[in-house]
Amino acid sequence: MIQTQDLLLRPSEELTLSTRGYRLMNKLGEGSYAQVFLAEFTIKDGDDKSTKMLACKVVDVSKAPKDFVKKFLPRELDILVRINHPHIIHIHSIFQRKTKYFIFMRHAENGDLLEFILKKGPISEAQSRVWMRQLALAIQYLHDMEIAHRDLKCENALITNNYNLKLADFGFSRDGQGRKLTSTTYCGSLSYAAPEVLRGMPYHPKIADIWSLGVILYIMVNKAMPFDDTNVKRLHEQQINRRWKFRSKVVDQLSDNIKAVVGHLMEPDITKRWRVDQVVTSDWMAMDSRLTQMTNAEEIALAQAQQEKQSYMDSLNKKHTGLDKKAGQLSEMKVLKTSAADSEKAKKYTSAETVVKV
Ligand SMILES: Nc1ncnc2c1ncn2[C@@H]1O[C@H](COP(=O)(O)OP(=O)(O)OP(=O)(O)O)[C@@H](O)[C@H]1O
Repeated sequence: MIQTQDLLLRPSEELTLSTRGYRLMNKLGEGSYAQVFLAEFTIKDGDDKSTKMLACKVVDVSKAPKDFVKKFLPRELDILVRINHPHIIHIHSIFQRKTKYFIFMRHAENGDLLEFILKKGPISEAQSRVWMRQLALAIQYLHDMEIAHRDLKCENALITNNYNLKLADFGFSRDGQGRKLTSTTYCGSLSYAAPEVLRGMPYHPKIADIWSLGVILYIMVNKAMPFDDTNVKRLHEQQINRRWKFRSKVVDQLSDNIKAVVGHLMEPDITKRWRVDQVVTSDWMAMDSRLTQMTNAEEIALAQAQQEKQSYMDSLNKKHTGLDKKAGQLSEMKVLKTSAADSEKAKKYTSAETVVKV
């Protein structure tokens, strides 16, 4: 029986994974209801054998609250099988065995952005621009697919061995079809939460994502949080009164353009807060001429977002027709089952192997 620190894998689970070529190794990190492990994937082709390293997020639903199991996990899996973008962590395959889900994905060798900043110090303006653009394009793609991330934070931005940033963790994401969400549905981190979210009023999740993007940019260049979040009321007051400033250590090294961008993103008035497209086309981005044009992969992904959104919405509409309210609650599980059972349809939405029950 493998004991990878906290995770106990039963021999049968180990065997099931190993027959498919996967082996879990040391722990890379953990979140609220999941542990993430380094994993080895071996492909055999006759006598040839090749191995590649992946990360595997293991979610044990027997240890998670009902809300998470019924609501957030199905949403995360549903979203994971639909997305495919150069700046979003690539999902390799997803397996479900009894109470455990194994989400195999690309391994980000340089860990998450928070770890990176804590280890290496504040990120230079030039590097922040590159990473902000990658993050903004990932969010633009999601928003175009009517998906709001809702938990944007440094821990969910992963850094690869080539120093590219990839967005991860769709545990709290949901479609943002103009639906308004109340504070009870907010589960992200306080420090990154927009003022309208803290107020507990209905809010637009896509616009709230942009605030979090501003907090991430602030943290990148300052290696500090913009606000003191020990008291929610005080935090909200600081946010709406724009009571934040760049650290004296970095303020003189930063351009006026980046300072303006942070201000436009951490804008308490949602009617004035920038939309994600404005970050991509900002004067700050244009300071690096390499960043003014989209790569082929970025353009293709964006074009696909619109197409995918349409076919996905059509398929959901079909599925939901005739369902009563009670059945509607179960439909989130059905989406998962459908994508596992109907691999043809699922393939349209994903580059991953999709959810396979083993
Ligand atoms: N692909 C990966 N490569 C390297 N490290 C990773 C990878 N995926 C996750 N991690 C590490 O594991 C941590 C937890 O992962 P993740 O955020 O997906 O878990 P979670 O339970 O969904 O977290 P949360 O409680 O924030 O929702 C990350 O912050 C990161 O440090």
